[in-house]
Amino acid sequence: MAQPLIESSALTMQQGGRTTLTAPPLAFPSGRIHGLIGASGSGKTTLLNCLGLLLKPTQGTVSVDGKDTSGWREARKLQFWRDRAAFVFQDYGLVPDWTVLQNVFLSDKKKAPTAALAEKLAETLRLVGLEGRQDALVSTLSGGEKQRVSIARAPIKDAAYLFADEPTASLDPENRATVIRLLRTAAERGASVVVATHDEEMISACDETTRLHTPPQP
Ligand SMILES: Nc1ncnc2c1ncn2[C@@H]1O[C@H](COP(=O)(O)OP(=O)(O)OP(=O)(O)O)[C@@H](O)[C@H]1O
Repeated sequence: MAQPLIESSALTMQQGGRTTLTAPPLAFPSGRIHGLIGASGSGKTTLLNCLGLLLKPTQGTVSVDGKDTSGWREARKLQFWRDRAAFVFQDYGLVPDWTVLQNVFLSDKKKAPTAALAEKLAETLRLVGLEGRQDALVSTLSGGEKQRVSIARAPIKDAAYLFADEPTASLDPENRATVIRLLRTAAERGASVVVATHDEEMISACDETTRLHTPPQP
């Protein structure tokens, strides 16, 4: 398969009778960390949602691997979310009454993972500093720990696209460095990594950045 690539034409989003996003044409190639920066309310999360096919822009198109996604039905998008994408979002997207392992493995099945996967899970939990916590319920974790569970999913899924919304917010310096390192590892594996962030350290770890500007309101 060709290298993962997301491209967007000039995008506009209208929500609640307001323009919530105007973005120039952009490309998010494999192997790069692309930062979306700008003031609060400038549309970073909205753009991330459009690129991850969670929101359909009012104007403009998003292409994945050279294919225009405008006409994709839910089943096709589900396939993209399941097979190609990983999301590290502020609300974590975790199942609170599943364990850490179930959330990372994305399964509540009692079936044990294969030996190779079990080894990868253990290594990933070690990388995110959650070794020994695999049986803890996610509802019992701190905000920063939940953040790290959500980021541990990306290498397990071997996601081609990683969308992260403020992945280093609410983390202490050590965990912030861990998360930045994990994002870099994902990019080095060939993923296209897109990060919405205000964090200076995260911004300086990006290969390129796009600054969004709050759309003028009528
Ligand atoms: N569903 C919605 N309906 C109406 N307005 C919305 C909706 N979602 C977001 N907005 C508005 O769109 C604008 C852009 O929001 P967005 O969350 O994308 O900004 P952001 O740059 O990520 O902000 P922050 O840095 O504070 O997270 C904001 O003014 C927000 O209030």
